[in-house]
Amino acid sequence: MRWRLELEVVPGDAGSEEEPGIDAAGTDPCAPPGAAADAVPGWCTRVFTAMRSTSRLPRSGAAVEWCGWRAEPFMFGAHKMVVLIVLHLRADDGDGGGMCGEASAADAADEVTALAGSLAELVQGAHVTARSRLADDGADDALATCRRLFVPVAEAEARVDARDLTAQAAASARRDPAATASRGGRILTRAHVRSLLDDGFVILETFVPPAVAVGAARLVAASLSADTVVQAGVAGGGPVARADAQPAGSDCAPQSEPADCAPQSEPADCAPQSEPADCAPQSEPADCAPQSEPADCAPQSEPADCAPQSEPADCAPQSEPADCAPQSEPADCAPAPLPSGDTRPLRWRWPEPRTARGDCVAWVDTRFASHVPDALAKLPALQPTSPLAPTASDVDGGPSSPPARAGAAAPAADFQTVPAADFQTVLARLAALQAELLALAADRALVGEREVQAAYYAPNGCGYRRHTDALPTADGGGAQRKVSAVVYCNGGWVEAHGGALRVTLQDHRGGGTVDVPPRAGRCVLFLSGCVQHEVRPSFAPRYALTAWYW
Ligand SMILES: O=C(O)CCC(=O)C(=O)O
Ligand SMILES: [Fe+2]
Repeated sequence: MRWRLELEVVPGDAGSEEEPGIDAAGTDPCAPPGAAADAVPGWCTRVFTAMRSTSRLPRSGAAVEWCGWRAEPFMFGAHKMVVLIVLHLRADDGDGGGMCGEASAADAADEVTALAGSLAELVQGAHVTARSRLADDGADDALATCRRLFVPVAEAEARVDARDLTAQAAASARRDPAATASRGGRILTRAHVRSLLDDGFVILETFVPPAVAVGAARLVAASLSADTVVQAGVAGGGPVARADAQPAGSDCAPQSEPADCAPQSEPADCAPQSEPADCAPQSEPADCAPQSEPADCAPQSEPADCAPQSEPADCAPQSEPADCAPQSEPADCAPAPLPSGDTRPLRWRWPEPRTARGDCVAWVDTRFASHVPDALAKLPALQPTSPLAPTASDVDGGPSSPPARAGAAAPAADFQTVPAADFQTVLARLAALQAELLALAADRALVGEREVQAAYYAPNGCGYRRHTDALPTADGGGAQRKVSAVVYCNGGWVEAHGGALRVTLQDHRGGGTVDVPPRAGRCVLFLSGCVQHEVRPSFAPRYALTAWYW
């Protein structure tokens, strides 16, 4: 039997003070160029490397797959790491199978925790934050596993028809003020539910009116700009003189489209890019999931489920066939790194190695986001008009906004108030969607948590490599993402802007891909553990609000 663990590891003195990844020139080879030293902490690599030299736990006998790790914000600009692990326990381990090996899984989890704790200088503390048994029968069929999060399709459809869904959704909405505030009526139809459960994903065409989505993006853009203003030392209420401020939004500023990031140079289906071997941080359990091959690439040998035997990088990208050769990402094919520090209203950050994803993100709801109400309250006082900000003419049908260019002069000091209402409407709809999903969920499969992130891609040809948002699981399993909902906030989007969400279809649908342009108001809803997706290189400012539910 297999158990999935998430182990949260907090840096010790040596981990936080000395950056092992930093060379004499002061650059961390794992960090984006110019990134603050703590953006992608070198100590994570050291900890992960040290831990993965243990492939079998001595007491429990469990074999350990070290799938990867991601950095998450911790405090004062520092990061903790979350290590993803799959434990293989013999079926007859522990309590005779009666408790599905719960006791031995707990023992093995303790052993893993102790292993992290033994790296005394680097690690201050570690604990397991999520533990779930991976379905034995669903090992090769992630969709079948994830589908069990919900009642069977026929029953789900019946619930959509019946007052049942409304009543249950209303009941859970009552416990969630954000959902109660949602306007715009029911979200999920029978057809939506069927396609979510049959295909793993569904497109909700008008999740919010396009003008609302664009309004939400204006607030996000303003936040990016405000971050810059605050960084420049002019935080505080009231209009802000911008004479000495950096160009608006420059931290995540649109950059010139580097020639080799032009759409033509991007091989259609060979997006995975080379990753320095020692920069193995993997943002998502995704990299551990079996992947169906991109259509244009010859089959690669992919370790099924990151088998422990795969060495050395467990889940490192496999070598590519010649005509799908990995490309090293051009140095300037990424937004400029964000400054570190805790003073920025929405705490934009660069969360991942630039080879995996090129967006700037900020938590905006629920987890990690207790600062958000305060940040939103500050924002109206910090609104420079910004080249990043979508304008009214971006709303559906309006002329498309040209991608911003490098070196575009910052607009003259000109502050305006961007109301938070549209942004709050999108959050409320995401809360209402959660209430409907809860009404369709199988017993105890969803615990009613969510987190919401704002993401911004500069118009520089960056995207997000193919991944899934979680490992497939069908049960409660702690704080693990189960359903993803991405709401796009980009008015006037045209094909030349790129930036489509490329969804890999399930095997029974042929395993091809579907490209979904990120048009304002559209939402893509999918099962986090089984739908592979990527963001194609984007050549216009691209905004989205993404909710994860579990
Ligand atoms: O923005 C998108 O289209 C998808 C983003 C995504 O895949 C993620 O944040 O995990
Ligand atoms: Fe994703």
